[in-house]
Amino acid sequence: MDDGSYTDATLAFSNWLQANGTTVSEKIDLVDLRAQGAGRGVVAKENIAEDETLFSIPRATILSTETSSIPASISAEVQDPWLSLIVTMLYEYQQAKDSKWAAYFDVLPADFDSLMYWSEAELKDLQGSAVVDKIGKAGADETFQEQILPLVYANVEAFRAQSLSNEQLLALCHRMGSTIMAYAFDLEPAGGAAEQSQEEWEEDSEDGMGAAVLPKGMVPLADMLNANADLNNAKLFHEDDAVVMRSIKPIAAGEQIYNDYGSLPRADLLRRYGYVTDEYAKYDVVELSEDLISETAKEQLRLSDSDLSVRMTYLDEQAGLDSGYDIAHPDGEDGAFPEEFCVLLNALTTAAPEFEKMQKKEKLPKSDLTPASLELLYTMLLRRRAEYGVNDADSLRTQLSNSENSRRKATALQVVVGELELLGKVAAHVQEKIGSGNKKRSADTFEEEAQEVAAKKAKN
Ligand SMILES: C[S@@+](CC[C@H](N)C(=O)[O-])C[C@H]1O[C@@H](n2cnc3c(N)ncnc32)[C@H](O)[C@@H]1O
Repeated sequence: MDDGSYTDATLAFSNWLQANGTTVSEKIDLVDLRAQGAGRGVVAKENIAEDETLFSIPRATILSTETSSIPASISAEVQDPWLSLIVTMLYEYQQAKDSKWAAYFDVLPADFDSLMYWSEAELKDLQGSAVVDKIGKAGADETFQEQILPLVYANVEAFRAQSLSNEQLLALCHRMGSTIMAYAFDLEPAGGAAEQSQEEWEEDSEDGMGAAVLPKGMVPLADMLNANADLNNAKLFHEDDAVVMRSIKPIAAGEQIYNDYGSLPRADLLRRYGYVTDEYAKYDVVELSEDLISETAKEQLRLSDSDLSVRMTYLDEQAGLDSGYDIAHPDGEDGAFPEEFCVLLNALTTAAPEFEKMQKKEKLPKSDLTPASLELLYTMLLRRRAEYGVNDADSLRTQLSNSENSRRKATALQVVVGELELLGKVAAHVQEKIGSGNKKRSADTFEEEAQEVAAKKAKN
């Protein structure tokens, strides 16, 4: 969009907010931050004290299934809060200038860098990261085809969709879904808790699996705040008639006003919001899948299929197994390894007679990792490292400094380098716990040994 129309759209949106009962502090401004790669954002024009109201938006101005003019006979067909908002937005968007929210749609994005929009070739730059399997495009396509498109076709006039092809409709569903993923809020009911829930921003993948029960809404202006994990200085509060954005610390003139997207690893930031920043590096994780855990345990501990299955089933019954476990920064708040993962490792490495005793008493091992579990874990880390391919973090870091990289390539490299650095750090942490003088390793460094594992895997 050229600068003129971008500024016109911002101005029209600000006028629209005012015409629709929004009060905005004189101390803030909606500005163009495209030069910083951050779209629009809100900045302080003057010093702001803690707990000042930055703006207040009447509930009627929020775009939701409840406030929309979508016929109740249509919206009643969709129960899921996520899909319900997609259908509602589709309806309002199709009303074009006749929609109450037309000026709002003009400042919402039409293009996205979130992973749903990446090509297969672009996704290759994320090789190894578990995020690639979490995009959920096929699931979203199926949900849209099965639940939204038939509803639109059955009400084609109401949706003003006579001239839209199947493909165009599907693309619009994705566009609305991706907008919700990066912009929507969970709406607390009037008369409910005064404060926003912990997870204010949309949580789930586009297929709506596991969607929260609270209705979702698009909150104009509140969603123009960018996010920063370290510099978060504002928060949305849900009051009876309005939602109110307040400062949560003093903000100096010229500073950007930031919301918070929660403790998201950069891979998830990229998946849902289409950008990454270093402040979120501390939340990076590397996932070890249940398959990798089972395969490694089977080989290293020489467990038969049935031995492994007995142990995994027992663990699942006693504690519940996850499809994968996130390894985090060792110096982070919760340490590197989730407790239930440590229990799983210890259960896998317990000698058979003791395991049987444990089963009889319906007990689980403690979570302090035993020497055998640490060795098993180290092998898992090597294999996990091998899944990222042969590039080491240093060579990827060099690629990262190439100014010719597209924005998507640069963000993918940041994610992968972050995960590789984390793996190296965790491997060193495990090696330190194992101590020197133990098992002789086949290579001097974790990286070299992982390259051997990768080469062996490529051969087989
Ligand atoms: C809720 S919107 C914020 C408003 C957005 N900048 C706009 O112009 O519409 C979320 C989107 O803003 C962008 N964003 C948020 N925080 C950012 C940041 N710290 N740096 C760069 N882009 C950011 C991302 O594109 C994200 O998907």
